[in-house]
Amino acid sequence: MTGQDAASRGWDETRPTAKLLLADGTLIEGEGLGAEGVAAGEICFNTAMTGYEEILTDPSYAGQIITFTFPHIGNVGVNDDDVETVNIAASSGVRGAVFAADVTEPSNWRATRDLDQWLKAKGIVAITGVDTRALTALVRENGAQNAVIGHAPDGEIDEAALKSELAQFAGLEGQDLVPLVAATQRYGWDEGGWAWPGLDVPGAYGRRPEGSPKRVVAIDYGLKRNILRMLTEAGCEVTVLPPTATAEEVLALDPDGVFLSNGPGDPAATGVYAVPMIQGVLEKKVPTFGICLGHQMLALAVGATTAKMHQGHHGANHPVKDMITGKVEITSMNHGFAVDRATLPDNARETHVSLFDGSNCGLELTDRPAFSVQHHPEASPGPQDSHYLFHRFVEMMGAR
Ligand SMILES: NC(=O)CC[C@H](N)C(=O)O
Repeated sequence: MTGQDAASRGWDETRPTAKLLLADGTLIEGEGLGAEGVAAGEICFNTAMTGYEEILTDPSYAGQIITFTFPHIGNVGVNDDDVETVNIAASSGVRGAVFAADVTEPSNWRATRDLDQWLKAKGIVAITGVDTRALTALVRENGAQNAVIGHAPDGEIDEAALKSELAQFAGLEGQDLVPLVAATQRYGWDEGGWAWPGLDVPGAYGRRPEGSPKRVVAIDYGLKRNILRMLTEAGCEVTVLPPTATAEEVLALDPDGVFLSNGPGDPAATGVYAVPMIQGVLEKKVPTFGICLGHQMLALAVGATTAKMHQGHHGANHPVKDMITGKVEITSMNHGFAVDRATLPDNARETHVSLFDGSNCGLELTDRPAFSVQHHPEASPGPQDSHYLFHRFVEMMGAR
């Protein structure tokens, strides 16, 4: 193999250059990639066959180590266009990555860097040569657990250091990880690309909608870039506010609608400050749409609760049934917590259900113009079946 071949770099091929240690004591050896050092996080597996760059840059993954079940990761390199963090220079907070096959030299006209260099630059510690099928079966059977990866090119990996890093990692439950990845200042997204304060970020992805756009305030809990593109393409002019924005600050912008973004960590912890804002917005009957963490925030705001799932949903082929139309959509998923449907109040009706495990995937309020979904209609990566939800939001604002 080229690129990450140990011998070509003068390393001792007989020694593992990376180790993955799980909280249950499972120790897996492999070849190191990306950043050197030790990093702990909650381990999950993602079953998508494409879109590794979007996955690794999705801020909802902050605090996690991602096992890719698709064996060939890195073959098409990385580029600036497929980044999902809004600020392409920012970190998504992903702690580590686990791959099966060696990463080859990139072979794609869009590639500007190879995955190894990029992981190094992002500070993501990774391991290859892992039996990801066995690891996935373990996580699926025993549930999500904490893990740690150590990477040292000379093979000197101190297992005591791995254990101590693992012991210090608090896990995801009870953790508000939104401040790690969310915007700290208001910014606008429009035709020229980004108005990120103090940063000249290239890339004119946004397009100013034709006619008179709907004015949307998007609350950034760890917003994905493609959500902004989808809102804009559906006819919205988007202003992004930090996660701690109050209802007064949101309403002062007199928005046609409020969007609640995806994001990392335990929704209950973020709900502490997000819920009062959302309740203030709902009180004024401003149309509201939430995705993933935003769905969980809307549920919490109407009095429902969320719970940690066994191993979560992370992939690009999850069937979800729309309970209103009876249609099935194939969706992109990335969540480790779920809304407990038994706790939904009378004014919240369940609109979507996972056909993998029956968990709640959507709700709408019967007395307010508000709805949300657990899956990712913006995809990136994944199927586009659920794009209609962006248009539903625009229609809801139009009907106001
Ligand atoms: N993609 C997301 O918004 C994830 C939401 C939440 N952090 C969860 O794991 O359930």
